[in-house]
Amino acid sequence: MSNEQEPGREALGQARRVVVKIGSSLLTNDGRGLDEMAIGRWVDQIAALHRRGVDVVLVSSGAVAAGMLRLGWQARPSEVHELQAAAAVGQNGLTQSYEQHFARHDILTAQILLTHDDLSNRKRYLNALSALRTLVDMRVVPVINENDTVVTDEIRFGDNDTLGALVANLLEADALLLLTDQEGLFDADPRHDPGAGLIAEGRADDPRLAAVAGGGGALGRGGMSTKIRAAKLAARSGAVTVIASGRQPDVLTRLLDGETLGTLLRPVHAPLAARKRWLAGQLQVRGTLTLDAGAIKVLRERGSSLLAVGVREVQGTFRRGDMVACVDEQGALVAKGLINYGAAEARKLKGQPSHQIEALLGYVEARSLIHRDNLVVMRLPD
Ligand SMILES: Nc1ncnc2c1ncn2[C@@H]1O[C@H](COP(=O)(O)OP(=O)(O)O)[C@@H](O)[C@H]1O
Ligand SMILES: N[C@@H](CCC(=O)OP(=O)(O)O)C(=O)O
Repeated sequence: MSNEQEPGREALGQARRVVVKIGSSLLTNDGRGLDEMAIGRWVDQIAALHRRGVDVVLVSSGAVAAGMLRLGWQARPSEVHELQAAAAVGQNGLTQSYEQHFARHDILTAQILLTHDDLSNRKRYLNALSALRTLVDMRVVPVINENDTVVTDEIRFGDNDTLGALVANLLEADALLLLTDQEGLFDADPRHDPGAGLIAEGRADDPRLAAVAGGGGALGRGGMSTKIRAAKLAARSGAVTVIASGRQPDVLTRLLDGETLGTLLRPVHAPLAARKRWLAGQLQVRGTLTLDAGAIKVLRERGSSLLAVGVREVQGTFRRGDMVACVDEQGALVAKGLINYGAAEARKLKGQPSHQIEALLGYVEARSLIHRDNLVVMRLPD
């Protein structure tokens, strides 16, 4: 085993705050209930980091899988109400298990169940942030999962990789550690290709990674593709992401000692400001504006607000305050932002100068379609 330090790994050695995500594939020991021994080992490692002064926030899957076992179900249900029921039963077991294991180390845990809405509504997002910060400052280990019992398909994160990344953004964590049932990201899905090789390191935004990442197993949901997306999201607040095997002995403590394990995905750009990051993390886009070349240029080069005059097409059904995507004429994403007008108004305003707004609508909500504070412009590949 190599102790060689790779560029980017030193960030792990200096990490003061980390988000650890444990996937369903691991927690449930391939479907045979919660793997209590393994949970105990991860908790021991987290406790060791905690004693060193590292703040650890845990994002744990496993509610549905644990519930399935308790209810005697053999296969993951596909009906939403059954998934909700399984999650409700299983989450109890999960919480109980973490609480007992952390109690051996005199560490308190707090259960936090989040939904997509909690992080997309700015007020609830700020509430979640202050609650989490308070817990972390009190040296409690928050154990977070999606609130599966109240979500439906349209409003779910679905996989906890994304949730982990958004929590890393929220708390400005130094690292997101995604523990799974593989040694890391391979250049092909190792379930289907035994010759696949481990990728030790890469840039979080490298498009070649998404091309090799496949879907998940029978218990997990996201597979590697959501882990790559999570690394990109985490990079927005400057966090490094590691995808590593939760079955490697002492994986967490070894990673924070700088050991070369798993796949390290580095952020390559300076972190976005907190508000822009929140905007960039929004997953639900309600409409699309096609911009002309002039508008794209001022957005990219001057960070200007988006004026209606630069909009060619308006698609979708959205209301004032909703998130819309701005694309170029080829459909490539240029920016995302919160729009000041609903879809019907935006259609009337497209291509028109701002001084015409009153004549066209009878009122002026704002001079711009999207104010620059509510706009995040995508970075161009280097
Ligand atoms: N390129 C790849 N490298 C490694 N694993 C991959 C790759 N593509 C797909 N996978 C699959 O992703 C699975 C892990 O994702 P998932 O089942 O969602 O687990 P978790 O519950 O830990 O998130 C692995 O078991 C593996 O089969
Ligand atoms: N919230 C769900 C977890 C969703 C899920 O399976 O996520 P993942 O382990 O990231 O593939 C649960 O607790 O069962």
